[in-house]
Amino acid sequence: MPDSRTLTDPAPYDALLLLSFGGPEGPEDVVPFLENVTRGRGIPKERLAEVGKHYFLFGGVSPINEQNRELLAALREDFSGHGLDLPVYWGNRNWAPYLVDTLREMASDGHRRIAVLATSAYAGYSGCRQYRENLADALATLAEEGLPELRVDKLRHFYNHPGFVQPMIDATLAALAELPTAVRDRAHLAFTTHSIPEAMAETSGAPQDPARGRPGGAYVAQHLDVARLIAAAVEEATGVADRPWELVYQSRSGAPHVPWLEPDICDHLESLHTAGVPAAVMVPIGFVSDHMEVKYDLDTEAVAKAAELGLPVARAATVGADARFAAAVRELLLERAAVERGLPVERRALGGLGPSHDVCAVACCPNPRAPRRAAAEI
Ligand SMILES: CC1=C(CCC(=O)O)c2cc3nc(cc4[nH]c(cc5[nH]c(cc1n2)c(C)c5CCC(=O)O)c(CCC(=O)O)c4C)C(CCC(=O)O)=C3C
Ligand SMILES: [Fe+2]
Repeated sequence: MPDSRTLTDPAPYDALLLLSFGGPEGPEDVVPFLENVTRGRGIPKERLAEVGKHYFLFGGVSPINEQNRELLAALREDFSGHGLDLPVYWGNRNWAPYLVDTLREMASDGHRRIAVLATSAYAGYSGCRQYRENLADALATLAEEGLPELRVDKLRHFYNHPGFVQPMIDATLAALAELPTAVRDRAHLAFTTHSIPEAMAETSGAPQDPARGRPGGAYVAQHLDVARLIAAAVEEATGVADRPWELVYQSRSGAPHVPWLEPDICDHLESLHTAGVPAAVMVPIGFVSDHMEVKYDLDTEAVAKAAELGLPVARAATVGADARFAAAVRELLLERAAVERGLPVERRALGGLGPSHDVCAVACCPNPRAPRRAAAEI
């Protein structure tokens, strides 16, 4: 069976769309950005004011857009270096360049069949269906404007792709090396991801996916699989056997009476300290780049908590624009192109859950509020 690393034909696709979250680029953008993010979501006003402060602390600029520009550049470099002549566009859910504007530009540039990479690695409403709802809305707008019809295919979740996992292994080892030698071998690994409502976690993934039937659904099962992979690779590289690790959460929002995934990273650091653990490495496996959730919630808040406790911590870098990740995106695109052409192809995935499905089912990662139209599903 051909390995997707050796493929070069992008047909039937004529373009790739990098689809991301977006973030403010100056103080005057912060409030309108937060309004875009939270429209119709019942986030308490106090939480919004609090999150606004995080952005103002950084001059009202989220690092996420610059990181996506770097990823775009890495993708273009990887594609041209591998003889793949395919234009790459970028559009966001919550800030300029807005998805609908990018799709309009793609349509007027003559593109009709578009592969989409969403910068969300795992299953779940926020990382999967919500992007497909945004795609459906944008396509409906273009149809109203009388533009030619586009077909969009979302590439499979990449959380267990070697090109995503390997850079995180290296980053974890690099972070461990930052800790004082006296405590390094006894440091715990704290894998972090975005907390989501428990109900959203339970229904994450496809109904036929065995991971969905587990406690916490596919969202938690997929993160645990990645955490296990990294912990095993770190054990092998450092020779430290059975180093403890935990999966913990960050960036909770929503009303306090609604249960979200726990424990929070700050509470976790406190428990580690109380239990006599001498150091920890925070590994943000839930995020693709060092955006605001990482810069504020980990590098500012959790680091301050650790300092208060006197607990040495280090934070592993996210994958960002790593060349191995750019190569993984190319592989995922060419793999899917082969599938669409009816060709057998190897689908690379590490860990125990196997490669994610290509096309989401109608019941995949349901909207917790009300069903809405979504693109790229059966
Ligand atoms: C699973 C997940 C990811 C990871 C996967 C992925 O990467 O996509 C993620 C990423 C991100 N979340 C981000 C920002 C925000 N998320 C919010 C709110 C929420 N996130 C949620 C989930 C997730 N979010 C949920 C369930 C909510 C509650 C409201 C709702 O149901 O939608 C809010 C509202 C205020 C607040 O309460 O925090 C903000 C400002 C940014 C941009 C950061 C920057 O600017 O650099 C990024 C990349
Ligand atoms: Fe979020």
